[in-house]
Amino acid sequence: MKLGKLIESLPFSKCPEGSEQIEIETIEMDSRAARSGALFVCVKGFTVDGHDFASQAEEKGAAAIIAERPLDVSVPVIIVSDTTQALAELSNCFYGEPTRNMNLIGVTGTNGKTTVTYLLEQIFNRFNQKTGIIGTIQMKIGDETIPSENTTPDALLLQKTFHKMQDAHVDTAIMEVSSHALDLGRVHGCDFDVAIFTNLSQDHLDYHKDMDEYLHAKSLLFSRLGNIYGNTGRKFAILNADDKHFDYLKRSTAQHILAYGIENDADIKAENVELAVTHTAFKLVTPLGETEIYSHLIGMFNIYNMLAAAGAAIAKGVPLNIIKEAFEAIPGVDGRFEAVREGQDFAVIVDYAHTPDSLENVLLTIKEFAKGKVYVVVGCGGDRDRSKRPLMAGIAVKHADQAILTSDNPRTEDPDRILDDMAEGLDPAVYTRITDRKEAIEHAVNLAEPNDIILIAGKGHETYQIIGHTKIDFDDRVAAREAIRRKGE
Ligand SMILES: CC(=O)N[C@H]1[C@@H](OP(=O)(O)OP(=O)(O)OC[C@H]2O[C@@H](n3ccc(=O)[nH]c3=O)[C@H](O)[C@@H]2O)O[C@H](CO)[C@@H](O)[C@@H]1O[C@H](C)C(=O)N[C@@H](C)C(=O)N[C@H](CCC(=O)O)C(=O)O
Ligand SMILES: Nc1ncnc2c1ncn2[C@@H]1O[C@H](COP(=O)(O)OP(=O)(O)OP(=O)(O)O)[C@@H](O)[C@H]1O
Ligand SMILES: N[C@H](CCC[C@H](N)C(=O)O)C(=O)O
Ligand SMILES: [Mg+2]
Repeated sequence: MKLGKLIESLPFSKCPEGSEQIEIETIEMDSRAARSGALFVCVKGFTVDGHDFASQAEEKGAAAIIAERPLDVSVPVIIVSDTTQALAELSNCFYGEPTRNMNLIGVTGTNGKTTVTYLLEQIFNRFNQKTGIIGTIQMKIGDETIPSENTTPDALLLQKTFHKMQDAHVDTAIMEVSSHALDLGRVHGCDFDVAIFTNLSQDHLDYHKDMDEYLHAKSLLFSRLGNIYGNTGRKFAILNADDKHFDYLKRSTAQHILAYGIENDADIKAENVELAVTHTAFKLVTPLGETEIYSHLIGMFNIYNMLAAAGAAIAKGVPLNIIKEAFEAIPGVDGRFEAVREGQDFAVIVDYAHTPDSLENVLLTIKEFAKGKVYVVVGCGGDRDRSKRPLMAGIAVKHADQAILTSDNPRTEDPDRILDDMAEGLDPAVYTRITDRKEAIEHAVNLAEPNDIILIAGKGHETYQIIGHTKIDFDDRVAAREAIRRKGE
């Protein structure tokens, strides 16, 4: 694409005289990836400033540069007021506005996003549609999987991925939209057709100043719904009527709303709820009619996830029998309430609960069914919200018979300092502290007797542990399986 054409996507920006005809073959935001024909966009990050790498990009062959200030380089520089926003606009234009004609569903909220996206994948596949997924576990285009670094990638990778999805004839793209992504403009230019809100509780207060700012970031998905290409078809906001932020979110959008809930009045409801250790059953009540659901997903919170997914599917015209089939077929989601079965006479559940609310939900669910003692092995991530640490440890101690506090992903923090934060104010008699996660899991396994349940929380599907800047192989499921085998020897 010609530079002149590409720059038309940036209001009030102009190419330097004579540079309009430069052929742009790729957009890059990392100087190390720059090559001949690249348009390098200098982005100010949290660690370094991309402007400092402009010369390196030039050396690698970049044909032009987008920056917020003049640079000492010999290739054309286009000055904009905000390179992060420009990156989104340029990427969207370069990749042919891929979400304009694609059905795009965005899911936001503190907990349940990944689960809802996998429920929607099942539904739309059964509705004979090809799907794409962007989220925490991975990105997926049909059956092809691509590892993901972020839950919601930066605008460049995002638009590139949508473009690939378009080439692969994806009908419906389903993505998790994190509050970071909304705040940092990563989803700028995405034309969402349906936006789902799961719930809001404490997390990420390292990044957002307070809960109001966190809520505001989440609300951007709804306030911007339908604002991109004008009124191109119906847009729907699927909102949780039982969440205390419902009214705020309802007021934030001018689009159609489908509310779901169990306690409060809603368009999509669950009635006659039956929660069991093996399954969950309820009557799904919708504007299209009613149907009985029998699901393998455990816990009340998963009913909310199913109601949210049902809302989005109904908004897109999926019949109720398909929704029912999908909910009944899905065996579970990787690393979410996943049982480790190695022939042992106690239960081991690996779950991705890494917030106070999700930890409490999952522990209460387990307690409801436990015939023996409940053990929890839990840690908190480093370089993340410090204020959630004592809350999570308090919840672990309150609801489990024995809490074993350990490391999650310490990242660049001292693991013992994270554990100090968790244990603050707790009586040392009520918890065990084992810094090494493998040893902590082994300890719980060795304590367990018949009918006891061990919850290993926080890392779910993750197959690594981040220590410093290094990712080492680590998988809670593998660690548990090995410990169970050793116990049996
Ligand atoms: C805090 C944060 O969001 N950081 C993201 C950010 O990294 P950063 O700001 O540190 O980037 P940087 O290293 O300063 O680099 C700035 C610029 O210089 C460029 N650069 C850098 C070095 C070089 O040699 N040459 C060069 O050009 C970089 O390519 C970049 O364009 O930009 C990176 C590339 O897009 C992201 O991968 C990275 O996410 C990190 C991994 C992260 O942990 N983010 C978390 C906080 C996050 O975003 N989480 C949310 C939600 C989680 C949830 O659902 O609970 C998510 O969506 O993942
Ligand atoms: N609707 C829900 N409400 C509260 N807790 C939930 C809900 N759904 C799932 N959980 C809990 O939260 C954990 C994470 O679920 P999931 O991965 O679906 O959420 P997420 O929003 O994608 O998380 P992340 O922000 O890390 O991407 C689950 O393992 C479970 O313990
Ligand atoms: N997307 C979440 C994942 C947290 C997972 C947990 N294992 C941790 O590392 O804190 C985050 O970046 O806050
Ligand atoms: Mg997720």
